[in-house]
Amino acid sequence: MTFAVPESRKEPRTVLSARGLSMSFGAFSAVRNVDLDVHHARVHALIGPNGAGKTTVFNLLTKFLTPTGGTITFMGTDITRLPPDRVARMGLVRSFQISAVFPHLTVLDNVRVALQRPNGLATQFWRPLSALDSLNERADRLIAAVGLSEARNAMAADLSYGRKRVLEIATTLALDPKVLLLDEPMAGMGGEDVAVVAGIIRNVARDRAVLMVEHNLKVVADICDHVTVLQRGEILAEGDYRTVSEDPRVRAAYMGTEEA
Ligand SMILES: Nc1ncnc2c1ncn2[C@@H]1O[C@H](COP(=O)(O)OP(=O)(O)OP(=O)(O)O)[C@@H](O)[C@H]1O
Repeated sequence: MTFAVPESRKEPRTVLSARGLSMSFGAFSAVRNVDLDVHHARVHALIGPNGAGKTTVFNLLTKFLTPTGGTITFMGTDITRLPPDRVARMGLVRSFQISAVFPHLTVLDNVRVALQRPNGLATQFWRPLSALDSLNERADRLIAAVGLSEARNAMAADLSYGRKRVLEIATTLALDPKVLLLDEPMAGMGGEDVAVVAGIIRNVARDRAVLMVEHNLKVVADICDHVTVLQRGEILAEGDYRTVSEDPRVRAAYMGTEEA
């Protein structure tokens, strides 16, 4: 007789990898020889002092930039030369890519509009919203998953900044991404919202991978399973938060910066 191995005890499954990733802007080498593995059901943080190359790596992985060297593989397919919309349809999604929040629609309608996109109905905006009623159940499940049920019928414009970001995440999740990439999801948020969004990200990562660029090291410590530290375009250290935060090279890199 065989038994299923619980997800938590399985070897982590790699969904997104970069090998020798490099990016030069003219003569300036912004990213050099970066190897990265992002795993299913894990939250992976990309950190480093200002100018370390985090945004460039993020833009390379989401295909907003084409690398000048190296390869990127997603779910076993080489995506190095594929355009961003193509990889988004494959399930590699960055949050703002699909997640324009319409301020004058309710939370429910924003999520319903997002849910119809994968069905190829995105251009049919003239359809009455009542035509989307069949999506209510899925929309309500997504809204509940991000803790917005109470605000279901509120206008997006009336939500707090933090809740708007949460709605943005919900509309992104409508695509059911396999990897969700978040660029500084906590930027501009107050402490209470940070805690809420951190909990949602952790929850979201139960059945998908999350890669986030994040400056808030407390959040990184609290919710990230794996941390890659960049400095001057290269990987300086990686491992769990404790390992990297105790690394003297990482401490030295952060000395004198706002994150220290
Ligand atoms: N389009 C570009 N042309 C030239 N140089 C660039 C370009 N984009 C980024 N750089 C340079 O590449 C380096 C890495 O920038 P990047 O924005 O990736 O760093 P970062 O770690 O995201 O920084 P921050 O935390 O300040 O956002 C910087 O020196 C930056 O000036």
